[in-house]
Amino acid sequence: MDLEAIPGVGAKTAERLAELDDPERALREGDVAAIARAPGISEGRAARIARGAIRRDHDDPGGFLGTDRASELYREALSLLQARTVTDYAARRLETIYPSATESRIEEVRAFATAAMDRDPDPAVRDALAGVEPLDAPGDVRIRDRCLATGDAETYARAQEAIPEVSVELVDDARKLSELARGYATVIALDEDFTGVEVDGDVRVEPSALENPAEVVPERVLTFFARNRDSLRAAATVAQQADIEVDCDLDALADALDQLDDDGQVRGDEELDRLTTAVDDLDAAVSTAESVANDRLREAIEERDVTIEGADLLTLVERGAGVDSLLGRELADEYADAVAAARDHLVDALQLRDTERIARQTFPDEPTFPVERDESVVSRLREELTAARDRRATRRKRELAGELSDARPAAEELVDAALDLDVELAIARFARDFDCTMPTLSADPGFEIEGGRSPLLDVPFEAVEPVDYGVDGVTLLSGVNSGGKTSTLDLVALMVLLAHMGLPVPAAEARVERLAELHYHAKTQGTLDAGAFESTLREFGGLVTGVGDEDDETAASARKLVLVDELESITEPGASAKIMAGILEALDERGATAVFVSHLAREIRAAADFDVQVDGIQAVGLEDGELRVNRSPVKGELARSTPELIVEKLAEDGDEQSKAFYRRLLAKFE
Ligand SMILES: Nc1ncnc2c1ncn2[C@@H]1O[C@H](COP(=O)(O)OP(=O)(O)OP(=O)(O)O)[C@@H](O)[C@H]1O
Repeated sequence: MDLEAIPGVGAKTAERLAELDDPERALREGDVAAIARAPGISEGRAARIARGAIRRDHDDPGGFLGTDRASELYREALSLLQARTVTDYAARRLETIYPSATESRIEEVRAFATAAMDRDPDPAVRDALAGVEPLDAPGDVRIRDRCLATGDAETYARAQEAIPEVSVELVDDARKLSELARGYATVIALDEDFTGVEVDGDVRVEPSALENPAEVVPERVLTFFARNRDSLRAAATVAQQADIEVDCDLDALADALDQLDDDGQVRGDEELDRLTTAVDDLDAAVSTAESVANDRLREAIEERDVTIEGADLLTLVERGAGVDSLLGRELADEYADAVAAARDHLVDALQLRDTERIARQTFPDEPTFPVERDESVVSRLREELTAARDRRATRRKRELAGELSDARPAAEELVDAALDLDVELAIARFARDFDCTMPTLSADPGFEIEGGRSPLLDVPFEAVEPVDYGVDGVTLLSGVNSGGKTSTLDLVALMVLLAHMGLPVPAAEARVERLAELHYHAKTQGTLDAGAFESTLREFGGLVTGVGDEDDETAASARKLVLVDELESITEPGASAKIMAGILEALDERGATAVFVSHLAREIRAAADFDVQVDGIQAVGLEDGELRVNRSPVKGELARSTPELIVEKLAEDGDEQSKAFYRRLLAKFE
């Protein structure tokens, strides 16, 4: 795969991505977490790269988000979804879902989201997901008791590549091989030529070793499973709870994981435990055995009256014999009993089997007092036990690694399935929390929303009133102060963004025109200075000339939705009404769909040379000094302003004289 072909990936980034284990997979699957593991690639950048790879696959020119406000709303929509994930992975993965103009991309996500909406966001699955993390392939395993040996430069390079955990040594003769055998517990010679070479030590000739790395370094697969044990167990629980189909024998996996401890050592093997404990407890057991013998002997001596003939005593003294000879002569049986007890203790305490014969030699047959261990026997015993322990550990490691290495792809799939489920469940929760439906995307111009409820409002979602609104063509949206004009634009933009992301929308029903770009201009804070005003006008100039190209071939790609909030605030009211009228005329000529929120609808309509559609968010009355508003814009109705409503209310109350005054005022509004 040519990484530089991905939009936004240059030579340097391509080099960094190439350092990943499997960059193609990560990019193909939009695995943002894996991409972010490349050196110097942040998560934000990884998400952009993943989106770039998707765009390339779908021939998507990008650029749907035409303005800052459009981008801001996209991020807000994404945050609503991300807040419903459990794993970081799923949150990052969601960032690969972006608004696109390309049908194949939208359809891809729609299919995924439609299936996701059928998922049951079960709290038990959610809890289990908390423990699932992407699998970590440990790259830091170093094995120092084994080495590979070859006389061939090419095999040397292949060996370094295939089994980086052990060192690879170049050897050209038996002498070199035997030197290696002195430094390493095991040497694996890779060349057939070494067959039959007589060398001391554990030297094996295994020309096919590179094809079976798990046999050379069972630690590789064991460390992988040990490090990822928690995540694998959690993923297995997710699969069971959510009843998802995985090609993995979950019971066998659980059994195998139970046999591993945190650092990849085999546990739960009785024989290995016995040998390990014997090595660890050897010194202590020998000391106790010594005490057993001495205590017995001391007791026996204390209890005995030793009678010795004077002549015998003389002979012994003349021969220079010590008290030991006396012991041998007088207390031979007691000594034998004491030593037998010590030997039994040692054998029993350490549960010795194969090494019992050696262990029994730890205490000498010749009587001495106090009884003392033979250090050279203890050392031999230690060596034998250590070697037996290591042999057992290696054998069990190989066996377990053999079982597990076949299970690795299934285990990886299991975790992937759990993590992907988290993405699906986030979409399912989003759809449930905000009463969503799948929108219709069509070539018909404009949009039509029924019962749309924005989750981005500053009121709890339950309190959001549903909005019906449809626009086809160029429209002015008027309305009372704080009636919900900006909120309506936000709602339309959100529907358009979610629909083009391939996701469900918070509405009872929605149809959206398939667009190439969304241009949403937020309200400007205050009048602009001359420079800023000029650049804003230029921006609109560029926008207007780029909309709805009449050329058939480019018409679809030029479809833009233009949403503008109170552009009048950029300059003085008279001028801005004229400017807005001009922009609307140009957009109308190009067959664009646009919604302009404005308090100057009347003035703009008067200045425009075509019949501008004006919709209104109406107040339905005043209640305790508060406006009651119909949040759904009424088509073709210029909304009455708040002052007009108040004057109207005053014109109906009070005495005749004041009523007459307010009626006069009211007439001015018509
Ligand atoms: N559909 C709705 N359901 C419930 N509350 C809403 C809805 N739409 C708007 N509101 C409430 O009305 C407030 C004002 O809305 P918004 O800012 O959109 O009005 P506006 O007409 O743009 O105001 P302005 O005249 O100041 O520009 C919102 O902050 C929100 O609390």
